[in-house]
Amino acid sequence: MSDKERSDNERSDTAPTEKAPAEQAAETAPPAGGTPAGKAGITAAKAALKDVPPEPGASKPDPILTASGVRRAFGGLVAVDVDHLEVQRGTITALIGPNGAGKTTFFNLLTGFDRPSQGTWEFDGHRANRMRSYQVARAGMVRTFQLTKALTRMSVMDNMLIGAHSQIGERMWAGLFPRLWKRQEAANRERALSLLERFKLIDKRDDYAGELSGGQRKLLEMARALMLEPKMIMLDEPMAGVNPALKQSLLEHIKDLREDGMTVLFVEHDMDMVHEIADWVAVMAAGQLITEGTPDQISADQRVIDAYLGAHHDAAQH
Ligand SMILES: Nc1ncnc2c1ncn2[C@@H]1O[C@H](COP(=O)(O)OP(=O)(O)OP(=O)(O)O)[C@@H](O)[C@H]1O
Repeated sequence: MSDKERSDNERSDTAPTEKAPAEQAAETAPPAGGTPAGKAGITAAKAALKDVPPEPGASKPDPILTASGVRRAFGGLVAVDVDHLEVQRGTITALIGPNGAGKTTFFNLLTGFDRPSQGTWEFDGHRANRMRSYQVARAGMVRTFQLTKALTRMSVMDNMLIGAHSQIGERMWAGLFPRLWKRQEAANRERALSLLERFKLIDKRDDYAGELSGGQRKLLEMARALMLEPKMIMLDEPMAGVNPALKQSLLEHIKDLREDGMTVLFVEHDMDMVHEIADWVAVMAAGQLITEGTPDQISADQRVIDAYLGAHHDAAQH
């Protein structure tokens, strides 16, 4: 293992407690997102956002996610206070903002890993703000997690299979319907193999996940999330700890998700990456959504520059 890989490996174990949100996933069919697959995906995404004004809370023609009045306070600190946000179906949307802006807390709320002080949101036509994390995943909104220590001690393949399992009731189902269960397991295994192939991790399937480099871990995190066949995938800092050589490959994988008809929402500090892949950018500062727009509109927005400067953040240079 190279020094670079070793240092990459040392990064990712500080993740929030992993509770692999899950649902049973068996089919290998592409995800249902309602958007055209192939190159048409990017064209459709750009066209859908063409007339959307660069203002916070702007309406979108076909939002897959709509959140309203979402607030989360920790004691006296209001970490999230988002009036309105719509995420357009089939797009890659970046959520940016200086450190402590509330991005991760907002992700945790939307995906049922934290409870809001108030607020409602709908995902793909379903009221989701009262759902638990596994129900959110089952509805099709899945987030990636950094690999925890426990998962690094499991093989790459086992990580994938865990990604497909329901958090509740799986023992009961296995006992009641053993044949059905076996068929499900075989389908999960097949799907896992095809995803590992796609993410170029197939040769690593029997290795411990902890032996992967930082970039390979990111690929595994993404592949695991895809076991659930999401309509929307949420990526928290997908480029953190990834060496430059793997960055490009990760970017291509994320673009492929859109081409497959999925919606992508990702938190990222790397503005070059945001420029390269995002169709739309939502900006948070001090818990609030301060503006939205295309990457070009956002880079030129004085509110964004002020927010980063106010937080003494070097991203203002981009
Ligand atoms: N469990 C918690 N208890 C108390 N305060 C919290 C908790 N989680 C987050 N916070 C606070 O809420 C605010 C928003 O944090 P959050 O991690 O969501 O920001 P962020 O935009 O994701 O930041 P970063 O880019 O640094 O990851 C911060 O002030 C943070 O200290």
